[in-house]
Amino acid sequence: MRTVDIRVPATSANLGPGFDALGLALSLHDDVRATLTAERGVHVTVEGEGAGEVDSGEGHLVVQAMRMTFDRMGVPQPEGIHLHCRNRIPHARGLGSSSAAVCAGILAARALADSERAGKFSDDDVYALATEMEGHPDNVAPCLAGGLTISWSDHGGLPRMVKLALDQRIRPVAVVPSTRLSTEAARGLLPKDVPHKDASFNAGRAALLIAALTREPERELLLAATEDRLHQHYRAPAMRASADLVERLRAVGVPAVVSGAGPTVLAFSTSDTQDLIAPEVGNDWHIQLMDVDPVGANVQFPETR
Ligand SMILES: Nc1ncnc2c1ncn2[C@@H]1O[C@H](COP(=O)(O)OP(=O)(O)O)[C@@H](O)[C@H]1O
Ligand SMILES: N[C@@H](CCOP(=O)(O)O)C(=O)O
Repeated sequence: MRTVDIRVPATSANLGPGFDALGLALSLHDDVRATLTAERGVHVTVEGEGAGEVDSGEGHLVVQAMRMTFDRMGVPQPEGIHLHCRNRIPHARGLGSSSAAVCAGILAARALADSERAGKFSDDDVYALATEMEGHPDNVAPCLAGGLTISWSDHGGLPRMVKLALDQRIRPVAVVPSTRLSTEAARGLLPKDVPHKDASFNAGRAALLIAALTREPERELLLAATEDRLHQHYRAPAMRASADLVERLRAVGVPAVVSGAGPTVLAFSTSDTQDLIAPEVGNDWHIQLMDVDPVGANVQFPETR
């Protein structure tokens, strides 16, 4: 029996204007203990988010990611897989739960493979496979690397990333509703093409956002830098309460955006805006003051702890 422990963070993608490109790793984590056993079959137990809901066998996302990784590494599939998941990232809320699950599965499989094969499966291979499986490099990059990330793909279609540090004067605040919206459904609301003027608007805002988040976290700049015309208003009909909350928070000066594909709302709070959030939020939301996870996914073998 071989066992590994994987810890993966929640992530907030887009950050307003950085659709499919910008992402942030947050201090909210899922823990997965993965064991390869001689006994045949897949056995999954889940505590916390997703317990009683997600598949407990071959259909479990972490298992699927493990299997895909063993195949890509050319490693024979194991006889048995046991997983114990302690989940804290809420599902289908725009906090990157599926990305975290896929990254956890890929990292677990690599850690449990023989060292020769594992050595040939690089961190770039992990990033590429997770992006291929999950579809959103803006979640995968911060999940794997931590911090604030910019993702893009090279001319061969491979995902690349640059990692930056968020200015320490900014605290991300996630305002999480009880309602869910699948990323797939939210993507279905986007148009095939967007007006050129909206694309150019977002290019300027996304560039400004990097400056505001890394060295000039000034309220007016953050407010301007978090404006978006590429995705939020197209998706608003599917998350009216989130769209309204973003508008209310922005009206009182809090730089707020939809987190990922929603419906969570993410605010970039600073000392002058942190007290402005709670009064705008109703009872059916959960306010979570976050830190940035600066390191991202973590792999440990229990015997070496
Ligand atoms: N830890 C997990 N274990 C198993 N399945 C998961 C896990 N996290 C997410 N999923 C699957 O992914 C779905 C949510 O994915 P998605 O719609 O992309 O939203 P999110 O923004 O949370 O990533 C869940 O409904 C569930 O089917
Ligand atoms: N760029 C993607 C990000 C999806 O993030 P998630 O956390 O909602 O899965 C999108 O906006 O579709």
